[in-house]
Amino acid sequence: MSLEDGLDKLSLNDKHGADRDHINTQILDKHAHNIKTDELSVTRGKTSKDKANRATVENVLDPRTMRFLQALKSRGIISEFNGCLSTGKEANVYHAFAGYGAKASEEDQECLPNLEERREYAIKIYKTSILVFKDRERYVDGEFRFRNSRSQHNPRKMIKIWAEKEFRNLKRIYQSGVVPAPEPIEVRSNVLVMEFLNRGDGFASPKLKDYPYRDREETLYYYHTMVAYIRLLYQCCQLVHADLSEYNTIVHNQELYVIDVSQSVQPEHPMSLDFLRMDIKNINSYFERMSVDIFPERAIFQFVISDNLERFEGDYTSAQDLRQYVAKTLRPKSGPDDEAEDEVFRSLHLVRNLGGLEERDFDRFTLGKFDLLKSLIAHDNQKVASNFTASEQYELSSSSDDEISEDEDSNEGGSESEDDDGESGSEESSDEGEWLEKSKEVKGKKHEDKDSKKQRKTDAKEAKREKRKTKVKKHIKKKLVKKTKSKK
Ligand SMILES: Nc1ncnc2c1ncn2[C@@H]1O[C@H](COP(=O)(O)OP(=O)(O)OP(=O)(O)O)[C@@H](O)[C@H]1O
Ligand SMILES: [Mg+2]
Repeated sequence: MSLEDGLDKLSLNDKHGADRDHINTQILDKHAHNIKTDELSVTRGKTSKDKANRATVENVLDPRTMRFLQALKSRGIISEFNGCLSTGKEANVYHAFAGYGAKASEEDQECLPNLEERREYAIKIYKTSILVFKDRERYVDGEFRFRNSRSQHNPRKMIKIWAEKEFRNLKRIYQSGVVPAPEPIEVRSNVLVMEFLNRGDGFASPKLKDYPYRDREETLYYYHTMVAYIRLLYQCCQLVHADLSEYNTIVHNQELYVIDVSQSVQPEHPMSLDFLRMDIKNINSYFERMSVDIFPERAIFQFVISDNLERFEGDYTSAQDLRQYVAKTLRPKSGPDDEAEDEVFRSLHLVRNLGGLEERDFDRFTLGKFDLLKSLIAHDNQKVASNFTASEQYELSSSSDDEISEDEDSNEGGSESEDDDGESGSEESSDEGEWLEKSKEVKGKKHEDKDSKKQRKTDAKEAKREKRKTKVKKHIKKKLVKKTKSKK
């Protein structure tokens, strides 16, 4: 079935002749030659030909999907379904005009305003081919929010989850109000309706990749904004984009909009930090090609994940304040030393806690090749810590201690007991212990008064209780280590 056949069937293009003709001439006629598979001219890029070849209309607009579109129309969500904006490997994006809403009477429907006055939507329709969704499992697996659905291996259901995931992520970003994103309107099976980011002349606003920067200053502005947004996504929206690039950001009304968030994950996802590092690398390499003085990847990473920013006096939810901070505080990469440091950073294995370890990681874990995020955070906290009192330092260390230190590995053999609720020294061989050592040096427990001692002990207990929540059970650890050894 071709798109035109589909549209005929849907009867989405058969009413309100006069005002619509204008836009249809603009959108449909102008691109009649490529309506089936090609993108509109604004989205036509180097790779579109390949994509177009792969993306057949049937891949997306199957009868079932057509029924969902029809349902959107009968509910008054959309009134017209137009040309294809983009054919990607996972989804096609179409243009549509908004309807009058479900409650609108027949009469209202008859006198819809001119097309120019109607809201425009982008409709993302996910492909249902099996090949595409295979790779998606790793983004859904490990997501607490999708814990009940990850075992579904039915492609239809998987795509539905994927579309819902994008809808929820988009909603979260949109509602946060701190990072611009198109407004999500509706999701139904593999069809997602969102606000269309319009350049003002019937065409989509450009992707960052196609945006014609006025000058160097503007390029730098978007780089700093992007870095600030990565932090805001992480800290305020609790999301790592996981496919952030110049292709998945749109410049609309001089603002940077984040799109394509189906694969975005929460910070608790076992791979979130790897995805974050990858996002930073992609963004850096794009802006480096745009001749921007980029910051070291490691510095951006720390900026994103740090709870506290050194000498930051602005509003933590303000992109503007963060952008200014980034511009003033982060030191651009200079010379081979910084590059070497980033090389090392890229090879680090980042884990939050042992709960996030996968079996393959145990090979490296047992071979002692493990690098931990802890070192990064500890490094950062030490800098921040100079501004804190000893007991605050301790709190700082225990609050950031949802990841486990290498020393914990040495506890593997056994002084530690799974149900030990006490605060015996044997458990304090981790960084937590280091912090305690420091706090001893500064304050000296001998002179500690009763109340603060009691508080310290309660804090320590609480910290350990928290830590145990994310801990891999000892018998599981042992089993995995044994398995790894027997493989050798
Ligand atoms: N809300 C929107 N407003 C305007 N254009 C949009 C919108 N959403 C998507 N697009 C256009 O459609 C393209 C593809 O969207 P998106 O990245 O979400 O899908 P995708 O399947 O990941 O595509 P790809 O595989 O090409 O990355 C975008 O690059 C953008 O040009
Ligand atoms: Mg995309």
